[in-house]
Amino acid sequence: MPRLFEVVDLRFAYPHRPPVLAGARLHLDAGERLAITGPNGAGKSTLLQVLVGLLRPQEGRVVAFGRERRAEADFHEVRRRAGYVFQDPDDQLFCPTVAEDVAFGPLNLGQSRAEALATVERVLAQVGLEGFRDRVTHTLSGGEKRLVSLACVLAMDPDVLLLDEPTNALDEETTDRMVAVLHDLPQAMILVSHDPHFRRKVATRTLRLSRGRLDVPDPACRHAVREPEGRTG
Ligand SMILES: Nc1ncnc2c1ncn2[C@@H]1O[C@H](COP(=O)(O)OP(=O)(O)OP(=O)(O)O)[C@@H](O)[C@H]1O
Repeated sequence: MPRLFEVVDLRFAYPHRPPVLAGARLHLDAGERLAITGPNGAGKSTLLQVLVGLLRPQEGRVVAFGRERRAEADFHEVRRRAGYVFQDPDDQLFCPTVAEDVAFGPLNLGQSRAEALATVERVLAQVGLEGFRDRVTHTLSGGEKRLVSLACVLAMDPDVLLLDEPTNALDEETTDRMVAVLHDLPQAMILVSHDPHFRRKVATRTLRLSRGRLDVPDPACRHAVREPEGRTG
């Protein structure tokens, strides 16, 4: 199976700050839905931004779609093929109406207005928002905005989806809807999520980011190390 992403020994620190990533490794193969969990501030969003070249690591390698990516120009293709759904939909949606937001990417890729409108209808149906085309974006609920953000990214026909906390602040019903939508999508995904139920339902594999590294979480390990018996302190 083709490997979509592979990162090796990433080190990344914001200026004048201790490293956020320190030896992080991961890979993503076609058909996988990889969940990333980890404490607040561990660097999960930072990692996604490194994958698409919005941040450049100080050390390590980013290989995407079979090629090592270093320079800004290398990442243009990566950002076209890997659709990034931001943690906050208000960072993604900036047009007056849903149709304009969703059509923005396809029009930029050279689709005609008629083609872009057909894309809008197709992806809104994919996320279960038929009839939302002419809605005013800023009047949508938080859950609807999240689904429209996903539709904007799907409109670019990406090979991979990178989703930063896709169920954050969603109620149970909308979370279930998001789960169903993601399940039906053919794309491989990296999903940052704190929600264990969501991860169990959607992810094929989970890694935990902690102290700058990614490891397989093993809840059993938390109980594996015991104080020696009879220890007096
Ligand atoms: N632009 C920045 N400049 C300096 N420090 C930053 C910047 N962006 C993030 N950080 C810091 O880097 C660390 C990692 O942030 P990041 O947002 O990647 O974590 P996260 O795991 O996604 O957190 P959360 O689960 O809370 O969303 C945090 O300590 C954060 O304060």
